Amino acid sequence: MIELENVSVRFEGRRVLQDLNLALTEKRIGVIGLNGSGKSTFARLLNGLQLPTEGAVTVGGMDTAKSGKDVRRQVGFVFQNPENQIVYPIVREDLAFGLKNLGLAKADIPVQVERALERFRLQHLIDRRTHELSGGEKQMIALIGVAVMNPRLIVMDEPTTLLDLRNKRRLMQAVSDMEQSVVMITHDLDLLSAFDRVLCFHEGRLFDDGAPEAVIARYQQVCEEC
Ligand SMILES: Nc1ncnc2c1ncn2[C@@H]1O[C@H](COP(=O)(O)OP(=O)(O)OP(=O)(O)O)[C@@H](O)[C@H]1O
Repeated sequence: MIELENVSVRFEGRRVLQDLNLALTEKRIGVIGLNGSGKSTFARLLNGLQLPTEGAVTVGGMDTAKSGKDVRRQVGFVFQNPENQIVYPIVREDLAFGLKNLGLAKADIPVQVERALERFRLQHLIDRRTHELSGGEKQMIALIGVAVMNPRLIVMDEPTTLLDLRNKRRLMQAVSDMEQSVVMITHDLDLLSAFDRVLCFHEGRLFDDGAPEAVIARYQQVCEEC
């Protein structure tokens, strides 16, 4: 479980998230809101990439401000830009990198890498050079690089922006098959219809919170009026 208690975040004195009190227990949580409303900042709070200026964020009982390293083992983060995440020149090396860091037995690593690619039906990319991949392929490899580490929660910051319809479907199928919990920020509202809960941010505040259909309908109505 993730808990936010009286959380605010300020950048250079400007408050970009304000008075958040939340307990997140659902397996599929969507996060929506206008540009600049605070979604990415909120997502970064969940694995300690961003620390609260006020209040506390706890993950499985661990305070992100005190146990950042342990929190990051439990909470994987898929960045909006895959270039921030892909480090190695060949796909199989890149996917193996995190597993080596986790201390997995050497013989198990190629098996886990192949299995992860198969789950997304992208086995054919295993020997490709990462810098030659298309934007969408990079986005998928960045996601698989996090999924292969098997964190308990995966936070995805707009994971479908570069994806064609086929990869979008693959990603959503993989998300729905995952045992892990997922928090997904997206402007692609259709993706969230089967989610358990949707949070909507507006100007740094939690503006709405509930079942996808209701939250998305209210968001669309507000957007039409503004
Ligand atoms: N490191 C930073 N330093 C200063 N201001 C920042 C920083 N990160 C974010 N902000 C500001 O905080 C506000 C919220 O940004 P955030 O990226 O969380 O919004 P968002 O809802 O994810 O937006 P988008 O949909 O455009 O990705 C914005 O006004 C942004 O300019």
